[in-house]
Amino acid sequence: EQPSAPQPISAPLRELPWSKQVNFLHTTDTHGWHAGHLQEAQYSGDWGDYISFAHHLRKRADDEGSDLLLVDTGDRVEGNGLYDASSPKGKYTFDILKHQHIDVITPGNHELYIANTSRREFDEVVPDFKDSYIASNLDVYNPSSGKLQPLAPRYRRFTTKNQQIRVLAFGFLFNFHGNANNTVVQPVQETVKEPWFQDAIRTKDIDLFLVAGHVPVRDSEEYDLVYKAIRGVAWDTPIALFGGHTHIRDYRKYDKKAFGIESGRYMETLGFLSIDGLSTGKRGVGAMASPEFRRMYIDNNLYSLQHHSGTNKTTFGTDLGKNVSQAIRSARKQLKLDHTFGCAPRDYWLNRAPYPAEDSLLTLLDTQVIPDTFNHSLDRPSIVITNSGAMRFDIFKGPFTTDSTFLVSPFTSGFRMIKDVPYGAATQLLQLLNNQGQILLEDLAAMYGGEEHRLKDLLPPLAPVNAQTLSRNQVHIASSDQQIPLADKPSLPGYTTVDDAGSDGDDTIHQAIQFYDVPNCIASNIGFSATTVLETQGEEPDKLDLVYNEFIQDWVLLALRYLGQKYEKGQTKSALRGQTMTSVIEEWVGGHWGCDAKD
Ligand SMILES: O=c1ccn([C@@H]2O[C@H](COP(=O)(O)O)[C@@H](O)[C@H]2O)c(=O)[nH]1
Repeated sequence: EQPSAPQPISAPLRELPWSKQVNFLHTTDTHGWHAGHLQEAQYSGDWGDYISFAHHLRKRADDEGSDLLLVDTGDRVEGNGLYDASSPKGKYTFDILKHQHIDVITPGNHELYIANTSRREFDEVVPDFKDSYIASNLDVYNPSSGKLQPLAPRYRRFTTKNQQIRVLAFGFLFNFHGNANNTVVQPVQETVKEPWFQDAIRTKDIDLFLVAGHVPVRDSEEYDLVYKAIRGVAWDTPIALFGGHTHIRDYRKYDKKAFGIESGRYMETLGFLSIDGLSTGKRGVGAMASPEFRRMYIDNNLYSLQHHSGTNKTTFGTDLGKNVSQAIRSARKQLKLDHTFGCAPRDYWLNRAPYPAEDSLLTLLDTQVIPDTFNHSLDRPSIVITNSGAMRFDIFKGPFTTDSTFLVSPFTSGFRMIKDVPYGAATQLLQLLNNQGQILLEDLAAMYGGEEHRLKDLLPPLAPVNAQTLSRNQVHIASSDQQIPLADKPSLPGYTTVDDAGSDGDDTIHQAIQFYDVPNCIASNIGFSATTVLETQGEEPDKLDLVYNEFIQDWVLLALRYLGQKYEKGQTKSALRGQTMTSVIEEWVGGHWGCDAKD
């Protein structure tokens, strides 16, 4: 772990459901958090620790004659200073990542938003993982030839080292439409019809289909299609699915021989899946009628990692693991990620507080940060709208650093403005963007040119998807708590997941945290007060200027059109001198939050 990381607190742990046959470690949606969480002891393990942990489990597997495979399902970038603060972005991250031996690795949507990001994926990450990167439905324009080609092989067939399990692996991305124009995502419904896919699923002598992808394991049309396509020709072969994107811990039973795991976000969770009872390439080893699948969500901290690997403080860190932790430390130093802009007087939560509330990060934004920032730069009554999805993480009481600016909001898009929007339309816009009116955004998109697929990637599923699914788990948590004897009532707050296998998946027995839904968008009125206008019955400005985060421009233009105001992109202009949300927050903190000596 990093020297500044807090020491993990001991807590009651469940035992790892290790298999004598094949075991998996799964990471997803790490979003650059390879230094671990430096303000949360529970998730303070770094990528170097993960390397040491995998080493010990691999050794156990070798000693016992079982197997360990590692899977990563994308969104490794955007969301942490270690990735976002360097120029070019990822300058240190890729050299750190490559030291972990990963058996199956796939891209996520964040690898594709910006052309330079996917180009670096092609130039660096794919070669770094040349034996394990899979891109079943993603093509890239080769920067040298200009030709469209698969980002990586469409699938892989391999046999595990010790058990000789014959695996056929795929690597999918959900039907993402927000990618830059140097990549092409093929819709999964087309991919499953491709001759190469149809041939692959008919491969003889496969013991396990491994479907990895940046795709949620639940409520996902894409994984349902892949599952059905495989089951259509291999009715009995076990399938292990590894998913991501919704940032939750989840485990789904597709049928008695097909299970899918999703392993959270931000290096908080190391997902663990084990299978017993598969057929193998070894003579005479047939499949069990019902192979046994088991799962666990490991909290990424040294207390958990040492426990599950049967090591201790002295024996845990391997030379490679320690070197990688040191490389992370040195990269953070070079990037000056600990530079402090100010000190937060309290915690501000993105989803752990309701909105609006005193301790809500979104309330801080729409009542203080945005008004203070835009009051200086806008000289006429205006509404400033931003998507809550642009905010990625909480602010903790204490030093707010360069790193914090990227944890909270890493994106490079700026703000745009439309001048002189009629008051009525401008003031109804927020409601429409938050799906609170008589018509839903999706209906609007369908009405106006059927662009809903492309637009879907911009607004809902935004924060509400994560929040809803988190609170979906939360609802069940109460019942999981009831199963814990009163005397053992957990005191450490954290995830308390309920999934298709029950409520015993988290390795650490946590006290439940409450998560809340938040709106898609928030808004601040600048230079006028809607309440005063209402109360005085009149005196409303005829027109307002509308400022919004560029990322949601398509939605804003669409909603305005429904409200009777047709604007083209060419009629919008840059606002706030091209500043991003990252720099807005950084400046605001610098100007408003001092640090007492005691901080
Ligand atoms: O430039 C950007 C890129 C993304 N967003 C927000 O992020 C989500 C997607 O993030 P996931 O981790 O894949 O869920 C997207 O819907 C936007 O809300 C952004 O604001 N700006």
